[in-house]
Amino acid sequence: MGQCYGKTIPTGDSGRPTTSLPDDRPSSSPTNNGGVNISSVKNTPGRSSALPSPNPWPSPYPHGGGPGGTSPLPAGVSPSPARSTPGRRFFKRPFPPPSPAKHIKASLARRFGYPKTPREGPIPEDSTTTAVATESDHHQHSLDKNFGYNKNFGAKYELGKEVGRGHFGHTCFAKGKKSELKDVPVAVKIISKAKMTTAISIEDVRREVKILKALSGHRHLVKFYDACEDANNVYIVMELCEGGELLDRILSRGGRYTEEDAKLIVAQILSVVAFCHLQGVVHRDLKPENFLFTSRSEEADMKLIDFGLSDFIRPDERLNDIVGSAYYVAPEVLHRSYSLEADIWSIGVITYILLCGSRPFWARTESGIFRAVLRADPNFEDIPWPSVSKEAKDFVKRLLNKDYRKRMTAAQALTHPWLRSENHPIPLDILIYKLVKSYLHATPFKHAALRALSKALTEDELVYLRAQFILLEPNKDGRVSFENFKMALLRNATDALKESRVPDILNAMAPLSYRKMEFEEFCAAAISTYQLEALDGWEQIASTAFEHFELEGNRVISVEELARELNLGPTAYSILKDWIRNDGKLSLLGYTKFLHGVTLRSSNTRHH
Ligand SMILES: Nc1ncnc2c1ncn2[C@@H]1O[C@H](COP(=O)(O)OP(=O)(O)OP(=O)(O)O)[C@@H](O)[C@H]1O
Ligand SMILES: [Ca+2]
Ligand SMILES: [Ca+2]
Repeated sequence: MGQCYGKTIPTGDSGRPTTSLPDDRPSSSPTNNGGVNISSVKNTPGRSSALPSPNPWPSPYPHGGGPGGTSPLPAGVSPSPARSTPGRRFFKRPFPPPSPAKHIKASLARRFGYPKTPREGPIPEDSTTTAVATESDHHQHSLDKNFGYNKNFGAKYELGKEVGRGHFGHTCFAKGKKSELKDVPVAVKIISKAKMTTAISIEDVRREVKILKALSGHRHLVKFYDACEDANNVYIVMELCEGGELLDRILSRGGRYTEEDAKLIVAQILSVVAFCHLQGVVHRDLKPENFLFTSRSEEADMKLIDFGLSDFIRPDERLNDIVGSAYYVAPEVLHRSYSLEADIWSIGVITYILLCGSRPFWARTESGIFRAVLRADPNFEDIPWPSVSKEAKDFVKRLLNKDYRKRMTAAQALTHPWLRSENHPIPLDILIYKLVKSYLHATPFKHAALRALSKALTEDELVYLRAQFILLEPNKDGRVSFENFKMALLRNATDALKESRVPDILNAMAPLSYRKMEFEEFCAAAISTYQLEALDGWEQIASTAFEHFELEGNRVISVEELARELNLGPTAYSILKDWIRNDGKLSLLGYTKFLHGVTLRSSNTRHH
């Protein structure tokens, strides 16, 4: 019953030919999906039952790729945004590329080889994949579709009308019949077991429920109530959000928010994403369709939903399966080596859209979008950017940095000057743990280099570090030890934390059991050189830091020793030679390179 979403948005006739927000719902999904669920594998039920909808543009494809339908999409590829957008689009032109989904598969395969991860396995969903479907039909009999959830859905809830639909399920209004939920209106996401044709797709549903359950409780995350199942479906019972999707609000405002209003939205997004990240959960599908308002009120809280593509991630782990939605996907996801920072990129895309009403990376085809994501710099020159504050622009640029190591984290972003005026709590940042951990294992020479750097920090960076230090609840002597790091993590812990093995990071911080850290040393320990390098003022910071380093830290060092410091072999000597001055000490260049750590070949940033 998604027709309530089929509102018509007037098409303004200004701006660039390219964009103006969302036109990207799959044809079968009237309420959903701003962007392609790239190869978001899993079962794709939403497609099968194409809902009739007032589609203003001719679709290159017949509606409905469901059983018996035809679809040009290769198996495993969800419907693409290009196909049509019922009612919702306000593009000036039709948007009918040839099966763009094929492009991703083909071009990705060409570049990186075919996906190896099972998550990208084929999804039997239409006639083009009959062979696969038949095969997996046999397979299905051996699949255990028992989730161990409550079997009494019918007795506990009274199902009402549909409120939304996506690729993987549809969501209905319902009412509790018993106990605490008696007469409470709830939302139920119904995922059909018939669409779970592989062990992987079953595991995906299991994980979605597990993650939602574990994270439930944050103010900006949809509250989980219950999971049920019967022979046909899995039912995820959750808090009902009656205010609609963020995407709808953006559209109803003509595609743009004032800076002040955008700040309120972005701060809520960052707050919940920082929380997920601290728990070791990467969402992987952040987009305006996956944020819902609790009520129609302008001031309503926003809630993150849809953990269908989310995963647990260990602190040093890199993921490689390509999932997400094309417009929001980070470059390193396309390169198949990514972590939490991919979510931050998506938030950058959302913020860009809020501030200007256009997508930062746009093309007619999916491969075009990916090319833009990988190579193009977003436009910050055209209207309305000249009238957007420089803080806002800086904010977006620091989320849309193509180098994930240079991006702000969610917690950092909340302390960025653009958002700082807002009165929101700053969450604990897992990045601090990672950085302090590597500091504890670094050499004395590296410590000296970082200490000098910490003395050159500007007030902007210190705001963040001070907030993080306070979250560690320093002892009366103003210092923190291992206990402080441990307790701060435990104060924030949910069940997800166990799964994501984030606490393992504490084991590596053992050296801190025997000593304490003052704020000054904490700053040196919790600096990311990469992030500082992304600042406009980096050169100034580096030269100030170098002055400090000259006074206390720089010393005569041989090429061999420097190579050892950086874990490099003799082949690096010729390069390192240039970092050392005539007096045998590091030059300014050498100092900044040493801080950066060497990535002579980028190979060590990627491991699968
Ligand atoms: N708690 C809720 N309250 C109200 N509506 C909801 C709720 N959860 C989901 N919906 C509606 O149902 C739609 C589909 O839900 P969801 O995004 O979880 O499904 P999906 O099949 O995983 O989607 P996608 O195709 O984006 O992967 C949402 O976009 C929203 O409109
Ligand atoms: Ca969704
Ligand atoms: Ca989903």
